[in-house]
Amino acid sequence: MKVAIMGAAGRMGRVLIEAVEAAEGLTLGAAIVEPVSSLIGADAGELTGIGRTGVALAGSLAEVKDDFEVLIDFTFPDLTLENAAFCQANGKKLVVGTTGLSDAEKAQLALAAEAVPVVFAPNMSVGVNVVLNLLRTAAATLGDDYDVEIIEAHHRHKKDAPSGTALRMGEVVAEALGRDLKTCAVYGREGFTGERSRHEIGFETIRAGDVVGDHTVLFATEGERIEITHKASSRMTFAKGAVRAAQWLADKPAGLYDMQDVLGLR
Ligand SMILES: NC(=O)C1=CN([C@@H]2O[C@H](COP(=O)(O)OP(=O)(O)OC[C@H]3O[C@@H](n4cnc5c(N)ncnc54)[C@H](OP(=O)(O)O)[C@@H]3O)[C@@H](O)[C@H]2O)C=CC1
Ligand SMILES: O=C(O)C1=N[C@H](C(=O)O)C[C@H](O)C1
Repeated sequence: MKVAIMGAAGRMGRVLIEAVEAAEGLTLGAAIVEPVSSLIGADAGELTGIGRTGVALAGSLAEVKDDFEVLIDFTFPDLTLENAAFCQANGKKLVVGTTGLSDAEKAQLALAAEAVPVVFAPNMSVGVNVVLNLLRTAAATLGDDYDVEIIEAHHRHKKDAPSGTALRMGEVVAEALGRDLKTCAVYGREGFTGERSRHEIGFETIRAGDVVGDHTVLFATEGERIEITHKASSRMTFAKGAVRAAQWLADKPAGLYDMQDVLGLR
């Protein structure tokens, strides 16, 4: 299958090019950068330091329309939705790693997935997806007696907070406890907040340096604490997951899937 990488010059875009080039059954068909980028025309492989691929960086999806079957998009919400509409109109499969989408934006993506198969997940690493299952089990077993706090740390360039992964962890825990994250989430604390309520799920965000992505879910009660932590030390872990999702999509019908589907963890 021929793959296009959107946002090819980005932190994830560069690693995705490398991962696709190394993947079995996938070929890099196109790589797209900003329409105003001075990189347009340069070789995608040379951008990432893996040597020539023969794929020149393009300035739009329209100009590479016939060069790919699946698009991998790790960019930002507005652009991802534009690209989803393009995929819907042109019968292209889609892997979306972009985070920070509002509920309305997620609904728009789901609409595109009625026409083409889409994998959408805030974290494509195998490790985080295994952790989601551990969290489900932990929360269901520990129940309401344990306070839940979710702490995440990322690099200084990250634009959305809390991370998509932290929010997904919150949703999984809330669901296992029979709560609605929308009504029980508390984002950061400051001032005279009063005592913690039994039902809240707290989120703390750290942005610093070059942290690739750390997530900890803390379950605490009187007498003990459990911390379930995942630490990513290379973006290649996310890129490999995205490549696996693209391979998995090869024979899938239209629909909205996530990494739990791809990894058979559901
Ligand atoms: N699901 C997962 O496993 C993971 C998800 N992510 C998510 O992926 C997203 C991207 O992260 P990251 O790679 O760090 O971000 P970057 O900002 O490094 O990458 C985005 C890239 O898109 C480029 N871009 C902007 N406009 C266009 C356009 N019109 N056409 C093509 N490219 C364009 C940007 O260019 P410029 O810089 O010039 O604006 C930039 O190079 C985030 O939402 C992040 O949370 C990240 C890691 C893992
Ligand atoms: O922006 C990042 O870098 C990451 N974003 C994702 C998120 O928001 O959860 C996944 C990963 O932690 C890296």
